[in-house]
Amino acid sequence: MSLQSIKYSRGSLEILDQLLLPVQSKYVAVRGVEDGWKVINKMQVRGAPAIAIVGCLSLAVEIHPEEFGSKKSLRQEVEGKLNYLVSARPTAVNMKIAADELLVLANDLTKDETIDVGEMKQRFLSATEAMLKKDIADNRAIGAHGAKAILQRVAETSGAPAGAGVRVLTHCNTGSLATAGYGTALGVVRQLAELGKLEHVYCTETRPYNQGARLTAYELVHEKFPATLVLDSMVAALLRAKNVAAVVVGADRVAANGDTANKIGTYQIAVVAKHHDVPFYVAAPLTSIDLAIPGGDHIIIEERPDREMTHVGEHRIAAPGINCWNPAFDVTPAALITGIITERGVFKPAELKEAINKLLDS
Ligand SMILES: CSC[C@@H](O)[C@@H](O)C(=O)COP(=O)(O)O
Repeated sequence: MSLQSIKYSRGSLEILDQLLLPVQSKYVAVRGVEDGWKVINKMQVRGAPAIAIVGCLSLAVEIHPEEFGSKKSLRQEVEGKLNYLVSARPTAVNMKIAADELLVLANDLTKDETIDVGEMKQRFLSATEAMLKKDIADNRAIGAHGAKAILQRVAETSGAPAGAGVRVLTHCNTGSLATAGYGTALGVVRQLAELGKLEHVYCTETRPYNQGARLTAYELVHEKFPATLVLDSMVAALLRAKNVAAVVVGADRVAANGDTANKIGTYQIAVVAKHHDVPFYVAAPLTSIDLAIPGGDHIIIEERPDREMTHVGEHRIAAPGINCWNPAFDVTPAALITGIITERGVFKPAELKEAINKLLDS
């Protein structure tokens, strides 16, 4: 069974505290929007899809016991609290897209004269809860599309015998812990394993917060996949030495031209992959794609506290007094990306905008 980062039943939400992993596996209760904002901001829960799901479910647990005098007051509360949740972390777009969709729903339900405030609340709760199932289904589809694309590319470009397994590299954590389950880039790895085609997966440590060493490694060991941890500074040497067939990473926000914000270090892996002619894939649900911005320059990059760089846990590793620059994400230019793997197929960055608009129209 894969790890469960989010436990929800109507009126109750718990998250696996990712600050304590892998040493301690402990769930913490999220009793409403204030708790939701805090666990996202402190990174007790992280990963773009999980941020959006926990944010929205924190609103669901908050409004569940409340009585609303009118549909208008429910709508007002929903709008204010969604805006607040969006402010918890700025780079991942999933929470903003979820908030916009829920607000459209709240507006439609307010106008619908056939339903009362009780029915409006029920429908709103159901829509929020549907995110959990949809995310897992989307991730499974991403896994299937991504594994197929990687295997096809290997068959076309290498002399490897048909049916041979592949070695892949991933960065940060994009697995069950970062989503409702299965994972995005790690879902592709999972699918390769399910097909019997995963020869080996390498995961980076992912400094400074160590999502790779703490969380991805934890998931890979849990799944008993053939896996090896490398430091971020080893990627060039790894690609030179270990016959890696593809890099697959997640995304926090993909701009309309395919430029992709993801965990700091992703950009330099893409540069190194280009140099070694290793295909570089971004795996992301449509809820991570922001067609409203033309390119990566428009993405706000979150800067995190110096302490994440200067300390490991309580232990200081950097010289006291040194200045730090700690951007949590970087933007990989579209030109370095071979394909963007979504639940609806794999797209070249240049095709992305048109393909998604077509999907949305149909
Ligand atoms: C499916 S998770 C995709 C991204 O959110 C992931 O690659 C990432 O960069 C996570 O950053 P984090 O700072 O841990 O939230």
